[in-house]
Amino acid sequence: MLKFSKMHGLGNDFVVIDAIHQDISLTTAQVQFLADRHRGIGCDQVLLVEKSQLENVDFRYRIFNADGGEVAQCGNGARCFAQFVRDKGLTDKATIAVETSAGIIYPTLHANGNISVDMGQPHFLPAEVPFSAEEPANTYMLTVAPGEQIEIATLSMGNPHAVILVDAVETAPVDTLGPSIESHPQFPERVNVGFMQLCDRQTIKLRVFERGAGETSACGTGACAAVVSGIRRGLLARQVTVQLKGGSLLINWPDDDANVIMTGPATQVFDGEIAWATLNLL
Ligand SMILES: N[C@@H](CCC[C@H](N)C(=O)O)C(=O)O
Repeated sequence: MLKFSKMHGLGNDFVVIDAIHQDISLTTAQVQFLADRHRGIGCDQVLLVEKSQLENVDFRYRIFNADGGEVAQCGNGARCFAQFVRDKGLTDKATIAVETSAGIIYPTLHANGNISVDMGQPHFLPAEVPFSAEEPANTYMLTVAPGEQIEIATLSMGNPHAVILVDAVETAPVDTLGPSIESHPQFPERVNVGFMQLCDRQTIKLRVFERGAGETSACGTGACAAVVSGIRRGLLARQVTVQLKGGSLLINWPDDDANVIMTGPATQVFDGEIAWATLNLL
């Protein structure tokens, strides 16, 4: 049997697998099956916990979207990852060094149950996102239909994000604009699309249509990207509460050269087992 944990960060849910004590590598079809809410277990992302080969790094963290694609970064997943390795006795450290394909991140578990993650620095150059643009700018006009342009900010938090300002998240066109921007030809690796409503300088509301997963209850990197884009446009303070469908995250970006710190909860739902035979049929 393959053992897993079902976890979530503000309703952004994960199947987390210890790949240190279980010999596992997943095909695209196997990830899609695990993520399937009707035929499999159901989740937005599958997370693999591996050993890191790097010096002074505790673990390697691999992230797969529900569509089976491997990606480089996941904020809510990072908090769940940290909670998982502590709960399973894989470490007793409060601050853990975790290798991702976007660099090293540092989750810290606090006594009150919250977890802060040093998510590293945002990157703004179009090639770093990646986004196709003639020159770098704070915002870009993106053509989404003949004669229809939308103003976006775009940046990488280790994964690509586009952020759109809206008057009210409740009525934002997440279901229509989300998929069309996710696969817009100017984003060669596709993109996560955030719809941000400004409440005041310390508070925003946010909905995110995630690349490879659709709209989720919360997106940690999306929250970081929205706050960073708002600060760069002079609209937000350096510490902002982000209200998502599933709850709130606190995002800090102390100055332009600093790393972004995300703080929020991680919840264990249940442990389970699935027969290898089921996976091997795929
Ligand atoms: N839910 C995540 C982001 C997961 C990856 C993303 N969909 C991508 O394709 O980059 C988060 O909490 O950051």
